[in-house]
This record gives sequence, structure tokens and C-alpha cells, in this order.
Amino acid sequence: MDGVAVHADTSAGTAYGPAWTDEADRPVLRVSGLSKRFGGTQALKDVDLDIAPGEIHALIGPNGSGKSTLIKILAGYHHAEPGAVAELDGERFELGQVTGSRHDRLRFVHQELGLVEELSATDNLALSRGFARTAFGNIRWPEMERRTAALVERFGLGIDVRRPLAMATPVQRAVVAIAAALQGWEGRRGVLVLDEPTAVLPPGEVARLFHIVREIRDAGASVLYVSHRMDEIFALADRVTVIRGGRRIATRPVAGLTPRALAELMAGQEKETGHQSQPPTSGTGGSTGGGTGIGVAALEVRDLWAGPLRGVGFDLARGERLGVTGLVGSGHEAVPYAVCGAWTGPVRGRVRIPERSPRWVDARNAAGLGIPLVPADRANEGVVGDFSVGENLTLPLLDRLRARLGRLHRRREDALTEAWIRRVEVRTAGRGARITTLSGGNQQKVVMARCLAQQPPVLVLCEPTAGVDVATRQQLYELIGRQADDGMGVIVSSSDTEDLLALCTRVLVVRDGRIVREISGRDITEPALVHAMEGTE
Ligand SMILES: Nc1ncnc2c1ncn2[C@@H]1O[C@H](COP(=O)(O)OP(=O)(O)OP(=O)(O)O)[C@@H](O)[C@H]1O
Repeated sequence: MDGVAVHADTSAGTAYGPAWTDEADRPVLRVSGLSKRFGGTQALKDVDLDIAPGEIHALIGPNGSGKSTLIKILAGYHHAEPGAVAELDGERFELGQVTGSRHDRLRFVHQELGLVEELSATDNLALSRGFARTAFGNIRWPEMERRTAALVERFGLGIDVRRPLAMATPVQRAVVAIAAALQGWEGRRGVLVLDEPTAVLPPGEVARLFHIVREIRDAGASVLYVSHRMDEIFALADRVTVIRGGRRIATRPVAGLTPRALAELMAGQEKETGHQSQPPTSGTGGSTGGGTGIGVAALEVRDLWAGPLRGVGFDLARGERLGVTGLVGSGHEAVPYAVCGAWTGPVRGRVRIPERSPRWVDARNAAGLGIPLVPADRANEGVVGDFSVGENLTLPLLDRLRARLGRLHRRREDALTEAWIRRVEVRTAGRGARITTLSGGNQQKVVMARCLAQQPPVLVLCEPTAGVDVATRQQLYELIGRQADDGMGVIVSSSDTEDLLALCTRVLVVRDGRIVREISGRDITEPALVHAMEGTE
């Protein structure tokens, strides 16, 4: 294997490799009869799964199908219902047990990565496996930094092990989470579980992560790779298990499958593979287009500087769906945050909503315009984990929901929440359920509903379909389209060309911090977007 050697604890000098030959066929991990109920929700029902040595085994299913629940049971976070059996290399182990041989052989990188972004890679690795100390109990920082560097350097991403992870790129953070999971990994048969590791990665970084995952597999480990993206399964996996509605539908070698067959297994019916992009029904693009209120600008942005952005300006018409895109690092990712006043670094420029006021607002005060943002990183920026579905939904509306004496008008709050849950079809046990009990796609719908419930003239979405399954993606597209038809100006910042093709009436392509190309209407095609992003027109 060149590049990444995935033994983790360099101080211990251990390594895992393709050690087995005679036990070649015995599954490394086998679970059977796995069921889990949360109140009225049957999250898993009698699920069986086996992972072969040295395979990348994908677990795929729509939002809410039970993937994370299965992973959390394996990780000991949830208990399974009685009757479940689990074996590692033929040896029974207790599900829910988080120490001993299970811990040595099953390692996890959860969707939320479990990192403290204010701390460095060194601190984060130490948090998961403890600090090296001198005989007097002092922490041996140089040794810890050396060890961490040795681990992460192998992934070749130039990670500075002393800098806070908040300053790292998404793929660097994912790699730190993987390195943390692999620390102290012994040379025995084991499974690295990756729960939707690409959900918050831009496409350019997805390819790097795939490379790393393959190297881990080539070093002899097995990988259980959770996803709901079919393209990832075909690019990466050896076998795939499909779950739907908490049941295992099938386990198949990927080599024998077509995208259509996999889509049918996932959907349970004849289904086209992937989303068919619809020509947008409204918004003609440019500052003069728009389904409603033609010619009226919903938002004007001038000379915006923030992070990599170097003087970006544009108009958004009412009813327009404006895409903003570019390669990783091009600067397009900064546009939504800067426009909404959510950029954390220095920013300058001017922004205004002309129908509210002719006065320009300094971009440093853009938050005062109250433009809602659907952020890219839902878990960290989108939801308040300790709050219920209802509280997350009505958070920005509290002023409107005040009754006399400043008390909250509970009945109005409940009615509003119920209406939005129905409208965006959130799958939840109820408005009082904690938001973290919802599947990722359903949490995204709550964030979207929260923004829409404010009835803003402008909505800004950043990577709106990250971590969202095909059916939910379609629902979100329709919802966004309907809002635009009603006159809302929508900015969609996305590195997923499928979003841009399906949603946008005009796309601004950013390179080196500047808008280099504007593509409108039927000229918005995959090749046109890719060429403009890469500068190969
Ligand atoms: N702690 C919990 N309490 C109550 N219900 C839960 C809890 N965790 C999950 N659920 C429910 O169990 C079902 C399966 O959820 P799970 O998160 O496992 O789905 P998923 O396949 O991982 O979805 P996604 O792709 O959207 O992340 C969903 O209906 C979810 O709302």
C-alpha cells in the first residue's frame, strides 16, 4: 500500500494488515435479529447484516430508514430489543458493551464527527484516547503532537496538528475524526464504520475521502459505509445492504447491480435513477426576471469582500432562483454567509432589500436585514440539539408568538408548528420530540420550515440537499420552487450540480473570489457549469 498506512498508535508500534488467509470467508462482523422501537416508531425490525473481511460494505436507505439507529446500536449508544445476536469474528459480544474486544475491533466515525472544533487535532485525538504524561503527571505535549502528526500526515492533507479544527477544511476534519477512530487499532480483524462521511463534504473532497477509505480497506480492514447516495455506492462499495422502513430489503454485490435495480430496491417500486431536472417554471434570471413582480429586485449586493471573496456584486429578482457555485476554495461558499451577515471574519460591501428600504446596509450589519440562512452544516449551525422539533421551528418567531404580558402564545405556537410539520412532511413522533431524534433529512426539513415560516422576501440556502435522500431532495426542490413562484427570491449556494440544474434559473460561477461567469435558463447544463468552475471554457 502506498501513502496511507492505517495503523494508528505509532507509539505502540501496532499495525493491522491482511493477516487472515484461512478464515477468509468468516464474517468479521455479523448481527442478526436486530430490532429497535422508539415509542410508536419501529426504527428497525429484525435486521441481519454481515461484513466480510477486507470489504467496503455500504448500508443504504432513504432518510429515516434506520441506518443511524443500526450504527448507534453497534456503537453501544442505543440498546437493541432482546433477541438480537452479534458476533465479531465468530465470537458473541454484547450489543451495548462499549469496552473490551468490541472496542478494539469496531471503530466509528459518526455523522457529527464528534470533534471539538475549538481544539486542535492533537487535543481531539487525546480526548478520545487520553493524554501521554510524564512520571510527574505533566502532559507530554511534544510527544502527543508527534504522534498526532504521524497519524494524520499519512493522509497527506497538510493538517496543522496545533491549529483549532475550526480553521481546517471539512475533509481535514473528517480525516482527524477517522484518525481518532483508528488510534490504538490492533492488528486484528475489525470494522471501521463511517456514517455518511461525505454529507458535509464538497465534491472535490469526496474523491479524496474515497481514496482514503480504499486505502483503509486495502490495508486489510473492513469498512461499513453508510450513505444514501447511489453514486457513492457504485464508486466505492463491494457489497451493499439496502434498508427501508427499518427492514433489510436486500444485500447484493455491487458488481451485479445496475443503478436502476438499486433505485428500485431503495424505493420499493419502479423508479428512475436520480432526480430528473425540471426546467424551472418561474424566474427568468437576471435582475429583471421573476415569476412575481417582474423587474423588482428582492436583494441587491455590491462589492462584497469576505474571506476569499473579492468584490462580488449581483441583483436577485423577486421569484428568481439564483445559484452560486464554484470549486472548493473558489469563494462561493462565503457568499451565503456574507449576504446574511453570518460570516465570522471581516467583511465589507453593501446590501439592501429595496422594497423595504432604499438605504444601503453595510455588509457588517447585514444580519439586521433578517435574511434567513439554511446553513451547510446542519448539526452544528442548523439545529439546537437540546430543543424539540417545535422549539427549533419557532425559535426566530418568538416575538410574533408573544401574547399579552410577554408570555408565549402556546396554542398559536403549536398550531404553527403542526402546520409546518404537515407542509414539509417532517417524519417525527410529534412536535415535542427532541430534534436529534429525527433522521438527518427530516432535520433539514425542519431547518427549511423554520426559515420559510418567517415569510422572508429572500431565502438563502447553502448545500440544501447535503445528507438528504432522493425522495426528500425532490420534495425540497418542489418546496423551494413553490416559494419562488410566490415571489420569494432564493439564493442556492451549492457545489452539487444536480441542485443547480434542478432549481436555478440563473447561476453565478465564482473563481478566485470573483464572479467569472453567469449562466442562465437553458444554458445551465452540467458541462457548462463544470467548464466555468474549472476555467476551461
Ligand atoms: N432517539 C430517538 N427517539 C425517537 N425516535 C428516533 C430516535 N432516533 C431515531 N428515531 C426515529 O427512528 C427512525 C429511523 O431514524 P434513523 O436516524 O436511524 O434514520 P436514517 O436512516 O439514519 O436517516 P437519515 O438518512 O435521514 O440520517 C426515524 O423515524 C427517526 O425519527
